Amino acid sequence: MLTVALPKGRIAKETLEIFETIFGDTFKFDDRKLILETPKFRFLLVRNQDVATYVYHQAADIGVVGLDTLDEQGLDVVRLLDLRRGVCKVAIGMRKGEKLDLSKPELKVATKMVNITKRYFEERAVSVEIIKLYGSIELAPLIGLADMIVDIVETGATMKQNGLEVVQDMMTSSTYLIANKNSYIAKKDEVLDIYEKINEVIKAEQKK
Ligand SMILES: Nc1ncnc2c1ncn2[C@@H]1O[C@H](COP(=O)(O)OP(=O)(O)OP(=O)(O)O)[C@@H](O)[C@H]1O
Ligand SMILES: O=P(O)(O)OC[C@H]1O[C@H](OP(=O)(O)OP(=O)(O)O)[C@H](O)[C@@H]1O
Repeated sequence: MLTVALPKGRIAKETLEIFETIFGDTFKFDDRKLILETPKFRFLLVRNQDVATYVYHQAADIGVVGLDTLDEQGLDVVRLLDLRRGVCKVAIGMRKGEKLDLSKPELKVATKMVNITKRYFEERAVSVEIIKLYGSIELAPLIGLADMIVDIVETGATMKQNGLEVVQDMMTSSTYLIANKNSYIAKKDEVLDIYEKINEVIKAEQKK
């Protein structure tokens, strides 16, 4: 039996669809329930930022989470497979028409991804003030809370509708299957079995 941590929302939905394709069964959480028990798997529904924590502490053997969140958290888990879903960019956004000028002093950056942002600017020897937000990041430059944001961009619609535009891409992210290091050894057959089955689904999709 493998315990699988899934983040509430789009990634859980897409991952359960993969399991349905593999096993020809229905995998659905009841209403407000956070655990889904099946003969082979126990699925846990957790917050996006908590997936790697569950896996790192072996409360879950495997999990599914965005590369952006993994990089942000830096927890020591095994990155098994790129599921080629949830493809998006982490990018710097500013108000339309504004230019990114890293020589400006005291730049303020609003973001959920404090560590990725800190690393990015440190590597460029630019000192910035990072303002941690938990959502609606695009609002920050509009009301003068920050000069720019670091956030996820997929279609660009959220930035556009809020009068922002991407001035710099920072990284590409997609959804990853991850595993706990001990589980990867102790439950190797089970972990590799599901890895291979998921990989088959992904490879078949790529061929289409
Ligand atoms: N617009 C998007 N397109 C594609 N992938 C996205 C998009 N937004 C987020 N993602 C991916 O899905 C993951 C989860 O995003 P989501 O917005 O559900 O989480 P969150 O805001 O961190 O979670 P919570 O709502 O629990 O705080 C992100 O880390 C990213 O990898
Ligand atoms: O480029 P786009 O296609 O517009 O996608 C980008 C938006 O998607 C994500 O938000 P999400 O919909 O997950 O909402 P939340 O993070 O604010 O909950 C992200 O935080 C951006 O706001």
